[in-house]
Amino acid sequence: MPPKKKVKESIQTKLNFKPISSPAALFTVETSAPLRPHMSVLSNRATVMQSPTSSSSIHTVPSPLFKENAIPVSFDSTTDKAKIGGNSSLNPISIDTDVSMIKDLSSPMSKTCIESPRDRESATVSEAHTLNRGQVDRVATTVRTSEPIVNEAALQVDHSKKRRERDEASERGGQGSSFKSVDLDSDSDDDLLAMPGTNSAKKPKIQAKPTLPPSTPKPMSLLDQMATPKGTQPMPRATGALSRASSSSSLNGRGVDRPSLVSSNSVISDDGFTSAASLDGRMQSRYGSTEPEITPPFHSGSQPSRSQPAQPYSNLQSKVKSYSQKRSGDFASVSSLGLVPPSAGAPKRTLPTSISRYQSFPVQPSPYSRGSATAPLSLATSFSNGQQKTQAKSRSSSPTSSSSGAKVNYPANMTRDGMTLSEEQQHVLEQVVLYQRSLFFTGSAGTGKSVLLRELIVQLRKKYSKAKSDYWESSNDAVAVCASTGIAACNIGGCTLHSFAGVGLGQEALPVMLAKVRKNTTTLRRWQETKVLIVDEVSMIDAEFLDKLEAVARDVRRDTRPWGGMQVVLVGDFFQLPPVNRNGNVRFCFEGESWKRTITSTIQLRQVFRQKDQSFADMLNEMRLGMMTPGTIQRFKTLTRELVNNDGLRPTELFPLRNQVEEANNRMLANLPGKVMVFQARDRGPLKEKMEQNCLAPTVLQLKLNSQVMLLRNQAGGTGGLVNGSLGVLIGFVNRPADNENTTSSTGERNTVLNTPGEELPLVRFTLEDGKTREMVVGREEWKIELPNGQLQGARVQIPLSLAWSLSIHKSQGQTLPKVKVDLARVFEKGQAYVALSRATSLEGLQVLNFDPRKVMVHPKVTEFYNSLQVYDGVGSSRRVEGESTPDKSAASEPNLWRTSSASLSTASYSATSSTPGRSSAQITKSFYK
Ligand SMILES: Nc1ncnc2c1ncn2[C@@H]1O[C@H](COP(=O)(O)OP(=O)(O)OP(=O)(O)O)[C@@H](O)[C@H]1O
Repeated sequence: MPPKKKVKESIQTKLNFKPISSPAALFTVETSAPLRPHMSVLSNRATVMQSPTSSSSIHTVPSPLFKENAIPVSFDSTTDKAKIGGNSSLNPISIDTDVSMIKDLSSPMSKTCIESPRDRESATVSEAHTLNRGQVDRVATTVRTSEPIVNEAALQVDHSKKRRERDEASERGGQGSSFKSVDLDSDSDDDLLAMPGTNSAKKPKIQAKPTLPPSTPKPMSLLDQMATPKGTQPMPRATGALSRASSSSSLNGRGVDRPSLVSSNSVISDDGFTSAASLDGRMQSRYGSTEPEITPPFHSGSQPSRSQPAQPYSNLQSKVKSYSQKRSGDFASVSSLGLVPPSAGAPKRTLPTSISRYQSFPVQPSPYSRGSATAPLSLATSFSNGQQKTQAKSRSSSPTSSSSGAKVNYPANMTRDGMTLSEEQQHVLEQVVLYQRSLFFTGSAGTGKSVLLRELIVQLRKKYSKAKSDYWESSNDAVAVCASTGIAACNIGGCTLHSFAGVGLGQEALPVMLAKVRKNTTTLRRWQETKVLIVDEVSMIDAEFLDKLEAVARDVRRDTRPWGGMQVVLVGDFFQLPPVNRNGNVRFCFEGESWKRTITSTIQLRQVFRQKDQSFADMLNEMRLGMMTPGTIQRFKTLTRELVNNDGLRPTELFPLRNQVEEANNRMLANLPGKVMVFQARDRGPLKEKMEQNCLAPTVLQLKLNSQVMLLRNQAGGTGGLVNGSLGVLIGFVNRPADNENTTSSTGERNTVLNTPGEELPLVRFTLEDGKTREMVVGREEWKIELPNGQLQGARVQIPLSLAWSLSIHKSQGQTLPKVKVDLARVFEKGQAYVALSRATSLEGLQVLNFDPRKVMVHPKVTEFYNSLQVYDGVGSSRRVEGESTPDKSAASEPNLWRTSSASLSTASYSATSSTPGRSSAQITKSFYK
């Protein structure tokens, strides 16, 4: 900790907490220095972020992490006063410890420590830290209460006593000891609910799970990590017990104020995009699973000896020791912490009450680690100039022996698009497919959620399939692939969540909905046979609908477990587009009860693939969080210039409204000379009339020579770098036989029988990422919306091209575009500006008009939700960021941070790092493969 004196000098401010009588505003905070627009106040309990450029924009974000203690904070820039409190649901509380923080984000202050005297009336800046990564400098502050406001008896824990016991146990037994004697439930409560900044929080903790070695990475808040992607590192895989413990039901219902229920269903957005609810089964989810959870407390990650016998849990202590020894240098032994999933006969989806429960679990080999469960991935990985080179061994030809001697055929980590999944992507795959964990995986735009999801679908279908060869194309009763919207469902060949549920718009009361489901035997069977339910673009689903579906699941499956025992995998980014709601009262699905009961882990993908320029990725990250620095704002404002047109391609202009898109495209087409070729989509299925709304491919594709077009489908195997979003110019029409396989897909899977005999097909010269061009005859392909059993709802056969002069922002979600033009003056929705700008792959390919930070809107609830995710270290012990004077460099040098919320959401977040694939991969490798 820096000397106090120095700190005071650098801060030059003092925060005075004055208890006030009104229960609605518990404290006022006065600062001795005037608040300026760039000042930001963060706390793990209460977060206030004031937009750097808008003095009127004030966000009050009570953290759900400690809902019982959450202290909303708001600032009044006109009076330079901050008000703490305001949540009438909170009982009066007092502040007796810790800090507040304040920082001018525009100043280059790099590190400051704040420490507060334990004084109820005043808190003086004395200790805090600034995580100086990316371009965001912040000081974290904690306002702590002496009397936790707890609604549940389960939370009435004497934390200090437990900490004392734990510390004593630690001292007696050393690292990793006392696993048998520690009660995980209570301990996890303690760990996860411990007030940041309390004495114990500043000490190394002894965890119910493997104990943190002294050199354990310093945790930091999720918000910090999200805002500062540089330098963070992937961590060893270790969700397991602790995260599950944190998800304990005892953590539910902590007296959080909930907004009134709002039905957000049944809406079609302004651009005609079908919203989640408007889809008569139009909400679509991607995939889901049902099986009870079999969760290893940890997953191993390092390179183990293949001949090594299975590691019983009792060996954990030595593993922890080994881990701890290596921790300062590398993470070679992280994987050796091979805690193991419970056997199949273990209680399903129940929170372990004691760590000892796992002691007898046999070690299970991980198919994704290609080794024993105590082994990490056996990929031979090398790095050159920051680029990862992974030589995957042929899994099919040389199955690896597991530690138990069993032959394991490891599935390829190569996706059907020809990509190699990153470490964090593989981790999610493993958690879902192998350990059947119900989880939510998220990540900023371009972190590969869709790529991962597609692979998940393949692997889950393979797992539950009886005799299918093409697991992407095949359907599977056990795996329900759904999405919130038709267009998202169409992208993944699934159906809307509404369709899956068979509840129409889903606006009825639960009993009516239930009756509807029971009446239809097909629907009923679908509910009963689904093992995994996957829901893509979950950010667009509202809480009420998800809660009702969860209740339906329990009822029709006659199983009282969450979702009636189904495994549920939710995918999305809540910083992107929210549920469509006319009256503005959005209730995100993470606010619902079913979420809290179901989602035991949240994994945040952090490796950004779309943008290779780290500084651009950082700018977008700040934008995503609504915390842009003046430098970032200035940089965005400079992007008004016309893009360089050295390849004959204009940028794709993104509009919020559909009619703007049509108008722009038609105008450009009309300006071209020559004959128009018309390609009419061929639709079929009972919901074929919905395909227009739900399919990216246009109903009528009109093309002229020199039209600028965009490819709407990845080419199988990553053929020639042609992917969804590739831009090209139409250079001719070619007459090809209907059965020509070489039209679009290199595998010929989709296009062999789709082309009309004699039909002239467009010949397009695409510009690849490296600037080279590639010509291709683009044949028809098929998009389908179908139920898990393969029952077709709607299908469209069309040329996978669209005019690329303009695109709606809604339809652009999920796209990667090399050249983008956005006029922010037209943006109206939260997350819209971020979605639009994050389509671009580079700053060189991005033109932004009318950039205004006020258009970068982030819903405070979303910030609150993500802020609730807490750092979790790689060994399974959780430590708070707050209250610890984490040196800036520590996080960068400490890979492998796990985050979990200590609140009811019980989330664990996998933190990889950086947006540069090569760098991130290297860090991962250091951590896992040494
Ligand atoms: N493991 C990987 N290796 C290489 N490239 C990848 C990998 N995963 C994803 N990508 C690439 O990164 C880009 C973004 O991927 P993807 O669309 O899956 O991200 P996303 O998280 O779904 O983004 P969004 O939230 O914007 O929809 C794509 O061009 C994709 O091909």
